[in-house]
Amino acid sequence: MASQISKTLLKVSHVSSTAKFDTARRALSVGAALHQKKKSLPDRTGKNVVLVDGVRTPFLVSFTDYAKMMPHELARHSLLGLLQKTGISKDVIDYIVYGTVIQEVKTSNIGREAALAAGFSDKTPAHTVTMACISSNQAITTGVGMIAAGAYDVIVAGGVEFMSDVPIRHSRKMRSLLLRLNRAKTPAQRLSLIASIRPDFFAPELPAVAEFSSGETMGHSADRLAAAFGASRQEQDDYALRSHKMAADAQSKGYFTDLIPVKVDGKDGVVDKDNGIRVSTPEQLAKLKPAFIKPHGTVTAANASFLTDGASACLVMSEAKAKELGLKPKAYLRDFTYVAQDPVDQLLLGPAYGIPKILEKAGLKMSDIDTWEIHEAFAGQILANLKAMDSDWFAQTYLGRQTKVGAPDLDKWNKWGGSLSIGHPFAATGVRLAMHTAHRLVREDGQFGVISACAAGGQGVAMILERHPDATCN
Ligand SMILES: CC(=O)SCCNC(=O)CCNC(=O)[C@H](O)C(C)(C)COP(=O)(O)OP(=O)(O)OC[C@H]1O[C@@H](n2cnc3c(N)ncnc32)[C@H](O)[C@@H]1OP(=O)(O)O
Repeated sequence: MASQISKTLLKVSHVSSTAKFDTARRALSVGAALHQKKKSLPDRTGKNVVLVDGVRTPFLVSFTDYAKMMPHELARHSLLGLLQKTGISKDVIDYIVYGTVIQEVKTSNIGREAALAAGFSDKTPAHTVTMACISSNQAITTGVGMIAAGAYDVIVAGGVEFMSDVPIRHSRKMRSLLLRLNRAKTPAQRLSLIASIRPDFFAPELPAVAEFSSGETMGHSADRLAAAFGASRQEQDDYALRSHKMAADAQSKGYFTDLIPVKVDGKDGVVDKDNGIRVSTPEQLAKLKPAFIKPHGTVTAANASFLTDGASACLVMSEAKAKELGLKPKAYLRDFTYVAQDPVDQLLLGPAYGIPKILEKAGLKMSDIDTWEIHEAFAGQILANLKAMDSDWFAQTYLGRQTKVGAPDLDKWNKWGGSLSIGHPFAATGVRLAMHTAHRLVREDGQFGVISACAAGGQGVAMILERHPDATCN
């Protein structure tokens, strides 16, 4: 299937010839076998920052088993799961950084609330970051920065998203009236305000998965992006099916060792599996109606990531500290970069900007990369990014490069599925990408892994992880 997809994508990405691709692929597999001979990347921080380990709750389709929880409870599970998996004491943790996108108003600093709920000392500081779908990447790199600055040694970075319950507000008119009512000094003033209420005051404001500056939903933007890069409906469906097949395969082989079981109050047993992985047929996929641009769009419920609940957490520290604590790290966090571009026409092109930039910064070639873990917001968005990376025109027009960086080898790309199939609890995805990278590097005997993701606001991240000599895939 992977090679079928490779061929499809080859066709759409205008790579000059299949023969050229096959040669490149042969060269890549030789490269992977020789990974230990590749030069290690230099440490940029003076601290050799390592990813010790990480966990995530199973990612569940929203409105399923987690529906009655609160987001900080899910985050609490990820913190407790991390402590249990690593055997580290709470007292050793200097600082907690957590990502979240759609905030529960009562727990806006969700990192702190989750830590208190998990029984951390009230002396352990915690803050919350938000950078849309790359919020837990931001949590990780914030931790790297704190360690590099010498401020702290041991950081927990994570993220949580809970789409089963999002803040729904009164209309602006109603909010204004309620606030003025609160300040009214006399019964007459109150009565006059109440008399001003009109039926339209009761229309609620629902949060949308949409871009504030353009008002466009992510799905609508993905549909336009797919059209702009000529990614057909069939290619998008093929890619989505690949994602589900790869995830189902990895799940059945027990590769998702970052999963921690969650006991949900009032339910028998524990939740221990992602529940959005669904291998269907091309015929079933072809029948689905467009979800955003109707009736001619190509993005459907099956080739889009679905609304998901989930949390993740990982342990980041200096290599020396890990050694002191007797821990066996999984990977070095070698390098990272953030990119930002036009949030209207290039909203979801983060990887096409981030990947060339991080490779150049690290002095690595596409062929040096053994695993790719790239966030799948939409199949059409992935196809557009692959095409952009394989286009001289895109490189010259937008990247200031003479030539394209080229398309990554799809045999090394999201081999355990991705956000389309595993799910995408926005702020929790970054840690999943990091742990899949670390574990795949061991299973696939690789050295370097690249993570990249797009995010609302037209931003993106790219990171390079290098397998640690002590790494295991458990
Ligand atoms: C940077 C970023 O990451 S941006 C990305 C941010 N994320 C988003 O924007 C989320 C995008 N996704 C969504 O908003 C929603 O998942 C939507 C709108 C696409 C779909 O929502 P819903 O319509 O509620 O999906 P639902 O699960 O009901 O599926 C619709 C239909 O497709 C079918 N379907 C969904 N997935 C599959 C699949 N893999 N195979 C076959 N059929 C499927 C369902 O069975 C259902 O069929 P039915 O109507 O006969 O029951």
